[in-house]
Amino acid sequence: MDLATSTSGTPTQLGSPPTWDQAREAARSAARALPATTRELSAALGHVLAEPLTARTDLPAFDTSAMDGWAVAGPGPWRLRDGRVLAGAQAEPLADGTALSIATGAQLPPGTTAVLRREHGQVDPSGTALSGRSPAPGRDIRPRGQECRQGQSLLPPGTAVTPAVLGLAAAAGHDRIAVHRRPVVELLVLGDELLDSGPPREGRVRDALSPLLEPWLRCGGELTGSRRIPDDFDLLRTAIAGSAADVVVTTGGTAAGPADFLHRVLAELGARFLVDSVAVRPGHPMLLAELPPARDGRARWLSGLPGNPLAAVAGTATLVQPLLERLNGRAEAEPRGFTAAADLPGHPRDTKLLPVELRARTATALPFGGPAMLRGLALSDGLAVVPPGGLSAGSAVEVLETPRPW
Ligand SMILES: Nc1nc2c(c(=O)[nH]1)N[C@H]1C(S)=C(S)[C@@H](COP(=O)(O)OP(=O)(O)OC[C@H]3O[C@@H](n4cnc5c(N)ncnc54)[C@H](O)[C@@H]3O)O[C@H]1N2
Ligand code: MOO
Repeated sequence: MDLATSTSGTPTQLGSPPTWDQAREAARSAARALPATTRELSAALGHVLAEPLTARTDLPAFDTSAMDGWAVAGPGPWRLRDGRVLAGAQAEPLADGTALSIATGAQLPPGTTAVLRREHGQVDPSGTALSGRSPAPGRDIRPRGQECRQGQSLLPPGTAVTPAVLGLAAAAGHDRIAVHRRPVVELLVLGDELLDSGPPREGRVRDALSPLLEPWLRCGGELTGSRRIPDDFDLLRTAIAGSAADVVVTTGGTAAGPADFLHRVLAELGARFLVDSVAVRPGHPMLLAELPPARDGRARWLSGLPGNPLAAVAGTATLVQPLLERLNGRAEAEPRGFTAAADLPGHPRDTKLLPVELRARTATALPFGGPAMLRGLALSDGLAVVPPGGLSAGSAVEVLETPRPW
């Protein structure tokens, strides 16, 4: 969907801006997944599967003891064979009426009918006979293929590679897995008024967005750079034109103030506006544009986030996150549904993104959720998507959970 106010050049404000849903959809459909590549498991965390994860083996790969005790063949009492079988070892077949000491995870000797747990058996003083209540056949055995069969698909493409996925891939016999290339992201923070340390002074404020957005962007891409750009048309144009990133994210400079150059720079570079202002509070000046391709032909995008900190977060959740998820090849997640614990205040015409606390599937608005504030966000579990007019207590509400690094 092209919500552009013009296909290139200076955007002209035509009619009302897109709704929040339209803007998110435009960001989702702006790109396709980046190409697949194979990576060592140790380098695959945070990527997304480009192919199904297929079992290279039955799991368990062999009949296994689920307990420490004895592998037994047939009903007891049993003749106790010398020795034992530990995890990682193999033993000779077990004759009917005999037992062999076995450890959890050890491969069962052929002929085993059940495992007798250590606490359920007694060895006679001679050490040659074992007694105890006969376990039902199959008891405390993890049979070969219980979890999966070789060749079976365990996870679909589009699955995010979490620590659990890495563990499963290793258990299923993989050394490398096929994942999508992650988008390269660069953050450009605009504003001559920003300080890098200490409290605000002399009309200047601390840069709150580099510390906030850098780790967030790292969750969705390879953040190669984060730079402060002075409020200067040429410097901004050079920084954007020269960026090798797939996605350039800027903060500040989206409005029409005396030092807000972003629209003019994008127009001059021949960018195509996909979204230019959204009917959402905070963050309505947020934008998404397709930049001219890189020298090697790669497509490139730029998302302009408003400078007010919560507005920048709203823009990240609305435009940047969906775009990065698409480039990463991630399957679209089901919306996270909650119930409003109390009334959630809305804007008369626009969607409102409201920091909320989540408890027992309910969402409660937090104070200090103004566009220039971060106090509510820092206490929150996510941003509630409140439609125009607000929601009354008990209504269903979608909540965007902000990503957390591992
Ligand atoms: N005449 C109008 N003025 C403004 C409008 C409007 O519609 N008409 N919209 C307002 C809204 S809403 C927003 S949001 C801001 C967007 O402004 P910009 O994206 O151009 O951002 P700046 O002007 O550069 O900064 C706004 C504000 O945020 C502070 N800021 C910027 N960067 C940071 C940072 N890294 N860390 C902390 N704070 C930051 C900056 O100091 C300003 O206070 O425009 C409104 N104006
Ligand atoms: O869109 Mo602005 O963030 O409300 O101040």
